[in-house]
Amino acid sequence: MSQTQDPTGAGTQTRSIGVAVLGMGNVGTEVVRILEESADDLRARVGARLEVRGVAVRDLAKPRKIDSELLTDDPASLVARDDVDVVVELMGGIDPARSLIRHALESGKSVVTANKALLAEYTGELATAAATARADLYFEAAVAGAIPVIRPLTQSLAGDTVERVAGIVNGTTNFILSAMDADGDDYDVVLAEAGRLGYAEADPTADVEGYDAAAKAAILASIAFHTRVTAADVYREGITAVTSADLLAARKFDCTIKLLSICERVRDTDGTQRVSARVYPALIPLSHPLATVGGAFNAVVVEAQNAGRLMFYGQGAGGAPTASAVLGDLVMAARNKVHGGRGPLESTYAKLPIASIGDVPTRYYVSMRVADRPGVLAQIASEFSKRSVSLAAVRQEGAGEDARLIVVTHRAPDRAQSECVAALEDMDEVLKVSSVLRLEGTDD
Ligand SMILES: NC(=O)c1ccc[n+]([C@@H]2O[C@H](COP(=O)([O-])OP(=O)(O)OC[C@H]3O[C@@H](n4cnc5c(N)ncnc54)[C@H](O)[C@@H]3O)[C@@H](O)[C@H]2O)c1
Ligand SMILES: N[C@@H](CCO)C(=O)O
Ligand code: NA
Repeated sequence: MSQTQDPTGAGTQTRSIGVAVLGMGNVGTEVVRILEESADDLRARVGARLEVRGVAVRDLAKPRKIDSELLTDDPASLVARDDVDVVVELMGGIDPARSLIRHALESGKSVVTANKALLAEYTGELATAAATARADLYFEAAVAGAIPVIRPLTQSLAGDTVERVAGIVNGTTNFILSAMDADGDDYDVVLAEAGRLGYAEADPTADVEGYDAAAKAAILASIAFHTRVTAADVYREGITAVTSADLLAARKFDCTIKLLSICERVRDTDGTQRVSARVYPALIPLSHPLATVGGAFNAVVVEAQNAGRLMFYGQGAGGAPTASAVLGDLVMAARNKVHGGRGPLESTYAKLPIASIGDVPTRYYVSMRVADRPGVLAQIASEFSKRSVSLAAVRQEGAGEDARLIVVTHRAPDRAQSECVAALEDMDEVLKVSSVLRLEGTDD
């Protein structure tokens, strides 16, 4: 932070805030662009000029739209510079991002990051470093890209009691499922397109296997329920087993399939509260607001005791939208440096236990190939009733060799539902359980 004497005699004025950008990929490139293009507006909003002191990259030789003097392949030295006040971490991954952020915070520099994979493991460590050094740690871009969800949860809803945060928080998988649903597009082609458009992670396994959505669920659940929730606490299934046939079949039940991240305050009959955080592809009715969220768009629905239901919708991925959230945080961090004040601290006072997926009430959709003979339906139904799972709908399709049975259950503990599926898999009359998905967004 450089200061100058105010000519009015009012004392010293902060002239500039030094910014270090780590990583110049999809998001970093856009952050650097906006910093340059909007420099005057940002200065007016912050009360000091945001000056990029350096940008850490892996490949110095790669041509980039930036003064090459600013580039460095030594992020540690950049972070350690005395004239850096705020570090913007956009390289992703755990190491070296974790140690760079920690060092920055420990030396009193504020940090803005979009790194959900890191935060879902190490928010505790980083937030402690920030609190100790009275520095800020901001991460709006880490969940649902441009959409403000972290700030509403930490600040606007700080006086309410959140019951549920559920939504579509991975753009890549929503892009893939939407294309498969609308056009029956091939999975690999759509995934490659998501990468080209800057939505997919460097390793798209994080997207399609649900790790990215699970990291975001951990971050959302931690904030919503004032409890530290890490990625390991989140039950996770990805979309790799979902087929175009599943999407077609879902349509016959007036549903579509979305990868949902669900964070819920689960209340037991004795009043005990636990936190459930889970990610899986689920059928949702076409009439549900999340069913209309297409392409790489994200949406998050928050239910709070007094606010009621709130919905946040917009671009959850892509360089420019994500950079918008990064810049918002950067302005906050810089304003705090210039005018004093602090960003929100981590809040984990509630320390609620984590509910296991088996205890959470869910509904199932099970599609299976069956032997086409009398009594099979009754046998299948009895496996559900034995475990106190009641059936909401049963539909037979095809006949003879192609006979298929689709069963939709009412709500019951997930453990009972999955035990029913295991029992079906053991039945001679069930030739193959071809698809098992949960059903969300219904009251029963
Ligand atoms: N792309 C999105 O839509 C999006 C949205 C929200 C959050 N994020 C998060 O933002 C971060 C960046 O995402 P991205 O899409 O820009 O990724 P990216 O892979 O396009 O960019 C990361 C850049 O960092 C550089 N880098 C990695 N390690 C480095 C190191 N040690 N030193 C210097 N440079 C290094 C890489 O060379 C690459 O250019 C990730 O944490 C990601 O999860 C991305
Ligand atoms: N890969 C992520 C980027 C946004 O966090 C997605 O597809 O949503
Ligand atoms: Na966001």
